[in-house]
Amino acid sequence: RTLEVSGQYSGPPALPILGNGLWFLNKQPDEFLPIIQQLTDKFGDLFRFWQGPEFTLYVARPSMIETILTNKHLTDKSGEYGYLSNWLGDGLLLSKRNKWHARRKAITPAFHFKILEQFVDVFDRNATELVDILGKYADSGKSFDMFPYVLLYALDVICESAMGTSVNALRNADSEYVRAVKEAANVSIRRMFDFIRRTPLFYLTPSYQRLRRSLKVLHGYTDNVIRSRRMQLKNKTDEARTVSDEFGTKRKDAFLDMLLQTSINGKPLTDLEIREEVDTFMFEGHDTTTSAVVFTLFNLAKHPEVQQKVYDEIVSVIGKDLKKPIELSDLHDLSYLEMAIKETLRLYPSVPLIGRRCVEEITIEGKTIPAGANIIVGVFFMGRDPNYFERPLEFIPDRFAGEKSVEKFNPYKYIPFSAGPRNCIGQKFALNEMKSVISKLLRHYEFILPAGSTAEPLLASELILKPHHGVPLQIRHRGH
Ligand code: HEM
Repeated sequence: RTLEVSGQYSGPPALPILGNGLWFLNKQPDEFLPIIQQLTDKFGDLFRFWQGPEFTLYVARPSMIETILTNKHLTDKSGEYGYLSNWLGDGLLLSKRNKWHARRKAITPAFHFKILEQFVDVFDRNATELVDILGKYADSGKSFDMFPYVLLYALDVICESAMGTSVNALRNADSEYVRAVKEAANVSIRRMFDFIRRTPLFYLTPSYQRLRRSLKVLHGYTDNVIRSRRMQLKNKTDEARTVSDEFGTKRKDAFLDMLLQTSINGKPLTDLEIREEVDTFMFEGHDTTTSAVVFTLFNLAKHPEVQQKVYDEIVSVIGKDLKKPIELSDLHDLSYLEMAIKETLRLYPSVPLIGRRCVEEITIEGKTIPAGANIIVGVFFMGRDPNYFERPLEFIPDRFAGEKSVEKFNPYKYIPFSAGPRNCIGQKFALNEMKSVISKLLRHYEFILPAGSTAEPLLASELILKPHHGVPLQIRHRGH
């Protein structure tokens, strides 16, 4: 049936059995988007190709994407996501149909905006650490790559928010836990782009051994925190819930505490289910935010007039006292900064491609999508398409201003957080976190592109879009 309907789509010629799989053989992460760009130039915003025997549809047409992202037969993830399952199990990102639906419903209240308020202090405290650590670069004027520093900040934030514990990554970048997160993410994602590692031969490689060791550390850590918090919860006394424990617990309620009190059909979540969700937050919640923060700082450095406008807004909302902690209401008021972040996510969406698998044949706009087909949604390419955005390669935050915001005009052409029932559950959390850390950094430092480096960073697309060689920037103390 798949072969029968494949004729409805244009696409490159494919070899028997291998299909177009050779294109993706042992490719580097910076080669992937250019391949899709070439195919888009030739076949437009809808085409098919074969990854070995797997039929794959590429779609970057907003009207079709609306149907795809809202259709209940299309909530399953495509095969590539499976390489994360050793780590994330059936957590929200990977789980399927009824299991996903029940868990999403149960977990959604934990992301209510009222609850998110308690993380504002976590963002602010860790951003103060980051500012402190970067001080040496402002003193020396040397250019440096922002990415690894923001990554450690984001790890500290998500760890404290998800588990209520402090790994202190910014001060202890080489800790076992931090190394394990990086290793597990690296190996799992690299598998998607490597022919050998996609086969069971992977289990014979040193990469698998490294993944196993990392997962032992990560799962062990989460299991221990869950056990300890469950015990405290049993004791029920407030004191037991707030005192620092062996993991350096700082706050009353992390996502994990809420999960411990969550049930599905009257049954509390098991330790394994909680671990899967917490690990999913750890994975989804650090690289994504890091990339978005770093690309925003790059755009602000490249466009000093926009940076000045963002800075003026920050001063008018928070004032000039560098010690004043930021509050939730301040974050809401930083609307121009939010526009700059949203415009950055249009050009540099942290998740550049979204994958789905079709479980039952459906027809969209007269085209048949067969059961078993993989679908790739071209988030990155829609954001840069001149049919949808005027002067698409220019950084113009005002596109997102008020009533004429491009978001309102056709929401499905701008989907950095995906859309529909399986969109990003952490979107509000992430926006608040990004506004908090960027405003803190800008209160202290001016961001400058090193001389001669105005070009766009080389982009690497793994599951997450990243600058392949980092983003070198200079910072200067703001004179007060
Ligand atoms: C700039 C930051 C972020 C961006 C751009 C982003 C983007 C996305 C996108 C595009 C998806 C859909 C993926 C897919 O369908 O395959 C997603 C899902 C998800 N995100 Fe985020 N994300 C961000 C931050 C976060 C944070 C901070 C958290 C956790 C606190 C988080 C938790 C999740 C979860 C759990 C899912 C799976 C939801 C489900 O399938 O029900 N994300 N995110």
